[in-house]
Amino acid sequence: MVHSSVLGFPRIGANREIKKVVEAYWAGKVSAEEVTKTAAEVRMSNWTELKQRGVTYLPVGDFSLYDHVLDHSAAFNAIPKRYQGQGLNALDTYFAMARGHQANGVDVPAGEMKKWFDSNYHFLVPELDETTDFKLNYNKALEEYNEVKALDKDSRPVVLGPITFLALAKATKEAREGFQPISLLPKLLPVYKQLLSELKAGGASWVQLDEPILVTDLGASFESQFVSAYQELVPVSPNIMLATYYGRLESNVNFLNKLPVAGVHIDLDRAPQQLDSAIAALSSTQIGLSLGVVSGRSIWKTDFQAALKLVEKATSALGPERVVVSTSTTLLHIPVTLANENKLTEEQKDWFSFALEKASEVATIAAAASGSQDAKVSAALEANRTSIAKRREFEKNSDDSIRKRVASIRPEDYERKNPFSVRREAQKKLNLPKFPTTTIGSFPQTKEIRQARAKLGKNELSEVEYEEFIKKEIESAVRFQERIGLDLLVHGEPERNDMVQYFGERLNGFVFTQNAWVQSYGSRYVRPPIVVSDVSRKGPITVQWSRYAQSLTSKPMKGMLTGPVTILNWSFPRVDISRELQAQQLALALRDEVIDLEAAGIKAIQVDEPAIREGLPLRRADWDAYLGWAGNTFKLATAGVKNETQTHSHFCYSDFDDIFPQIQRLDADVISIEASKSDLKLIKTFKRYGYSNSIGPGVYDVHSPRVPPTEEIKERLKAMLEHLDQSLLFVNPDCGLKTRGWKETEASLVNLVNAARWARENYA
Ligand code: MET
Ligand SMILES: [Zn+2]
Repeated sequence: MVHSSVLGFPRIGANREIKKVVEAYWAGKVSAEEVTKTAAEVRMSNWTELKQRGVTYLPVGDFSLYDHVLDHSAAFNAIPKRYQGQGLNALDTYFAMARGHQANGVDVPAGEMKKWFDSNYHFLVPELDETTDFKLNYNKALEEYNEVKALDKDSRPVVLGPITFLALAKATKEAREGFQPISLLPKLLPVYKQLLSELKAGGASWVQLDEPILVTDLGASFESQFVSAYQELVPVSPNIMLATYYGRLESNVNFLNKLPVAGVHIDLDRAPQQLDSAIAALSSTQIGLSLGVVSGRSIWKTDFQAALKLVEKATSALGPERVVVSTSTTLLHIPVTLANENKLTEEQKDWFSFALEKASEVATIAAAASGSQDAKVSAALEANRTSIAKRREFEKNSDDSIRKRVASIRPEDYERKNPFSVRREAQKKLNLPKFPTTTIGSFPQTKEIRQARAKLGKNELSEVEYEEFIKKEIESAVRFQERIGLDLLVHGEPERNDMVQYFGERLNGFVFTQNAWVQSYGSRYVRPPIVVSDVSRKGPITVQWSRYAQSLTSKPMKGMLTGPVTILNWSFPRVDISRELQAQQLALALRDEVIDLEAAGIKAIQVDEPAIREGLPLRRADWDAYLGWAGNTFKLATAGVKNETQTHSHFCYSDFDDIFPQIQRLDADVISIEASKSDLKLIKTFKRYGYSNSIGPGVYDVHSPRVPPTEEIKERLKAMLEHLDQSLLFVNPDCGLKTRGWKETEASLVNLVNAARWARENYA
């Protein structure tokens, strides 16, 4: 009998229950008990659904109110000192670590967030040093295991593995020079042992330890730690399923059989070819193999025949008892269910599978691989064959004019006509002062804005009325910026539901969902559009808003577009043609938009590419190919403008060490980057590489409602100016302000403008 499992499930609730209750708690509108109750309801409903669909091993312990890595830090008492002794209870300490806390005399910033592997999910980076006092504050895996017990006894607790946890951590500011988090492994293992033995005593027969670090180049450097850690854990633990996902194990597969674990999970969606090496590595052992044949990263229906081929290969080599059919990764990255979609056509719906549908897929594939004669199973196989055939037919459609345009891109289309030194002179026309202040594009997406959009959707507001409303918003954003004295203005993006969705909706080739939300970080969810066919522009996308905004002011207005790589990475791409080709199609559409903006009198145009870095392949060997096409598409989108048009780009991360030459190659006139939470290593990197274009390192964090005092911003500017050429520095926040309220936005930007004024006086 081949069993089935799901490695993890979306924790947001089918109707975004968690977002609603958590945000209400932050606003002081509901109690902590209410949060706990809703969370338990969401979990129970997920488990019930998974069980009904026939999944053998239900995941438990993977739920989170904000982020599972943060849960881990909190449970293991890896709580940085700044959050301790502040008089906050456990839940508020947890949220303070997540998003900062500024009330009743307490003022602590949030921890640093990073993108989780190559996804758009953000985790909170654990902060550790020699004084970290690991202990088990609570055992979430056990609590959830007990919670589901009445419904199901085979649930499989999910726990982030010790090596990945330490590999993702960073040293605190107080840590000794050269401190490596992995050095804490001996101190951490006893706590893992306690956690695992409690699970065992509680009756769990399996536990899933997630070690995705094994699919990265870093994984190999931890071989000895893996071996010693797992040798210590196994004797006290339930059977361990060591889960690797998001990519290829490569040579790491060779030490898996030295780990006395009971099972290993591999991702066969991203790396189907690794099945052979995994079978070879495990065949002489008793270790079981879990096959990630149902993608946890894409929303396309699984081709059962292709999946069954892989499963059968494994069952004939290892025997069915040692094989589990599973999702390739946790299902965190895809929406909860297709059942909530009423606007997709029947044809479209038939192409997709979301989390619950993927759960049915693993159960069906496992049943088919077990030789089930159940009529339901054969019907599901037959239906899948028909769906896949129909989709293959649809995929044959292509738009020849777009394909031809891509094929005829010339090398010179990627380059500006003159180097930055020449362009910079031409751009003096913008009349920006020294240390120009600007923002990254969006202003608060208020309740009024969201309501107006909802009304437009329900036809309670006409197109004309909505347009008037947006114009008023733009006007007040412009007046606000003039009033507080910003230099390079933005229109504020009130018309955008989302920086990717808005563009997708105005391009051919995408389809949209109504409720297909995916967690990006904490209570922020996104609804990625889906690329289904060739992409082209329907007509101008942003021109009318930028033109209107510019008409209101004599200060320069910055046009605002989302870049090709970001649109692609934050959508669900097609899997039948390359991502490169999809990005090229997007780039050509954006190139036309950039040129139209310029023609409409917009003198600065920002093309945001926050997703370039997270799209980096997990293996360095794949980087050049990716960075090559990704960089080219940005250049293709922006290089068509005149010297006097200032191009900007924006990246909300600070980790440029490895990709610097590629960022330089983009040749944007100005880049703005996230910098407020990283140390000055970032700025030094720019100096070391001799970055010569303008740069705006973010001076404050936008993920937290905290208002940065002017002094703090001045200190940052001072530190930056020790390393950067004065004439190149722009002053801006880390990222857009759409998730913030107006109150803190105004207070923060006033401080930012004051700090820039101070710099002008002091660095004359
Ligand atoms: C995630 S990057 C966001 C850039 C966008 N222009 C904004 O300000 O919202
Ligand atoms: Zn950003």
